[in-house]
Amino acid sequence: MGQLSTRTLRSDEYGAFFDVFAAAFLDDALDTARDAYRGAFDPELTHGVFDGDELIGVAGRLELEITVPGPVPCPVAAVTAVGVKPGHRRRGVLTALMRDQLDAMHDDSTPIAALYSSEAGIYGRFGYGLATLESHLVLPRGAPFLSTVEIDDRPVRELDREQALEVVRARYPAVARTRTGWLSRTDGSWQARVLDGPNARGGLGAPRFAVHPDGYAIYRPKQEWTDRGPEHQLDVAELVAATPQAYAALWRYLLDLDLVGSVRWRKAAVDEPVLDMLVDPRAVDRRVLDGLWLRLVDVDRALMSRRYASSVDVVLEVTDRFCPWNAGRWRLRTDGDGSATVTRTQHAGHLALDVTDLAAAFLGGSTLTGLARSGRVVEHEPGTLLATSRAFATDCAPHCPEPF
Ligand SMILES: CC(=O)SCCNC(=O)CCNC(=O)[C@H](O)C(C)(C)COP(=O)(O)OP(=O)(O)OC[C@H]1O[C@@H](n2cnc3c(N)ncnc32)[C@H](O)[C@@H]1OP(=O)(O)O
Repeated sequence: MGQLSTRTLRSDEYGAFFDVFAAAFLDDALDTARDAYRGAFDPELTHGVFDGDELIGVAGRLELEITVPGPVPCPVAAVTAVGVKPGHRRRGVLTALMRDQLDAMHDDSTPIAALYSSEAGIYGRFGYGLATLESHLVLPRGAPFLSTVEIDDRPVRELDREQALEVVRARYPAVARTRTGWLSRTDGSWQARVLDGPNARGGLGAPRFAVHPDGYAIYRPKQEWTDRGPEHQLDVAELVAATPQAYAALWRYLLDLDLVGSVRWRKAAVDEPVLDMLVDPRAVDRRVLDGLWLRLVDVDRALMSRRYASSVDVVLEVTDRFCPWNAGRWRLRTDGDGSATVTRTQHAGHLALDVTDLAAAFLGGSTLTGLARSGRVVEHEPGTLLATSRAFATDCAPHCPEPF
């Protein structure tokens, strides 16, 4: 084994980058997507670890924005394509990548980073906390709604890909602004949403676009002919609606399509409204899974980027093993309008917690009171736990509807 070194990649290293990525994920079929991903490759935002001259580990990131509690989205590094070649593992390659990546984010003042973890035990050691949950829903065809559910009866129409993309790209940002955990999208991320190669399909049909005047759904059908007749499955990629009535209309459209046996959505919110619309709540199969993992790169800038539900003046004593610039005592003061100031202080800590706990509570996914019950947050000053937990609370469960 040669000497390990880390640096950002050059544009002519896309081939080597892709080879590591495909080898790390044990995915031969990825090769058919080699060209499709080329546009998303930003060498300056991709770190690589070399063993001598050989590229053996990679970690990329996208510079996006994420909606956080409050009106202004926050810049986020969306970490992606992390992999180490089999045969080179467990000797610190990922650790070196995370080190350089987080140092780079700190240097360029990116307040938070986010990722989806292939295996859930990997990223806590690097300061990532579980910030959103998501549900995997399966609803049977025709599942009836309560009679009180209002359905916008303007028609849902299927548009072809080009017409639809124009409409959905215009609609998505306005709805995203009203949610927590939704990402801004680049041309590359829109293309990835509707990729249509054999690998992207994974046994499903091409993406279809059901468009309502106040929303849209992107879904893919999977053929299933049984002895009893057709039981096709619809796989929802996203369902975006500006009003509850349009949301209900889009769901009804999907649930009532002929030939369909069930409608599946793998990245729904845990408090997805359709769950409260059903006459029979047991009709839905639901699994709750980990969603987005968040890293507060700089605790002060991250905490000041969101709004808070109530006033609080608290000293947080933060541990952070991987990014020591965050460790220590921070005074968090929130104003009547929900904005916050966060400053270094010598005062005794009221609450002791790890940076992963702050990440878990940052979007309102976990509560600080809940984290205290599991022993992760410790209250030193009586009353501060409840007050701070309430300040972090949000009305809806945060949710990121897309993979990256
Ligand atoms: C955002 C994303 O892209 S997520 C995708 C991540 N990539 C993959 O899952 C592809 C397949 N796996 C891999 O490529 C590699 O195994 C990686 C990237 C997960 C780990 O790379 P390595 O170079 O082996 O990690 P490294 O040697 O730096 O290990 C650091 C620590 O993480 C731990 N670790 C590494 N992989 C895992 C894992 N899958 N689950 C739990 N712990 C892990 C190591 O044991 C080590 O622990 P320690 O600090 O207590 O000793």
